[in-house]
Amino acid sequence: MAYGQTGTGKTYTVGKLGKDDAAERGIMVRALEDVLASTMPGSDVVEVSYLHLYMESIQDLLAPEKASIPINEDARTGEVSLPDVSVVKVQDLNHFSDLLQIGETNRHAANTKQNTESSRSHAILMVHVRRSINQKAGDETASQEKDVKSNLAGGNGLPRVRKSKLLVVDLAGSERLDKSGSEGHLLEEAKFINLSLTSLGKCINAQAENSPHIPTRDSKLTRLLRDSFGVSTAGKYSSRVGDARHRK
Ligand SMILES: Nc1ncnc2c1ncn2[C@@H]1O[C@H](COP(=O)(O)OP(=O)(O)OP(=O)(O)O)[C@@H](O)[C@H]1O
Repeated sequence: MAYGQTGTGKTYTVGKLGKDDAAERGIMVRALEDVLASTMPGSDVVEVSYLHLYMESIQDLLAPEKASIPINEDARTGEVSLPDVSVVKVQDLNHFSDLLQIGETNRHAANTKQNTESSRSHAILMVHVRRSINQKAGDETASQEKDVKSNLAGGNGLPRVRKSKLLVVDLAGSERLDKSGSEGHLLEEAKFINLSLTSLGKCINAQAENSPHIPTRDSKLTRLLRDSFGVSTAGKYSSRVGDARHRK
């Protein structure tokens, strides 16, 4: 997550394409470069969604006609999903750069419509990686990860798939309302941004203190990041991001 005051270089650091010079690439492109380098075309699928959250409303940056998108939470697993958001299978890094460019253009257009050059929305890139595990690889994995062994498919012939999710978030700029002198619509925008940043701060603090309750329900931003905080349906920790998860 890139967090900081307006104009401090968050979007530059996270979203720069660096098409002509690899040294200029931002974190999103570099992350995808790493993901693609460690995936295998036959057994792995890499998909991305790119959206932004403006005044507690989610809009698809790859299909901007899709707005006010609802968030779904799986009652059993607590997994967060956005069924209405476009999910695009990434072919290679150039394809991803093109998608990112489309998203940035749409985000910029939305900002311009709001009469501002600065990002008043939180942009969220979701990267989903699915890997089919053959029996042999599965056996090796199972012996390495005994704690999740009971979750593995057992001899029913169904393919096993390991799913991973990476979120890269370019947060809207934080600002001191008393110092910025915002009024009217700009003030309303700033209040929504500060509300979501405050609730994000509360979740991070709760996690840092190993609190049994992470208050992810206070804003859409934290609801979207709910499974990244390792919160299960009971509101308590389950597997953290980065843990291997196995599904039938
Ligand atoms: N490392 C850098 N080198 C050169 N220019 C930079 C660098 N970081 C930021 N800039 C420039 O500074 C300006 C502000 O950067 P950017 O839009 O990334 O800030 P931001 O923190 O995302 O702002 P906001 O929260 O208002 O969206 C842009 O014109 C950007 O090109």
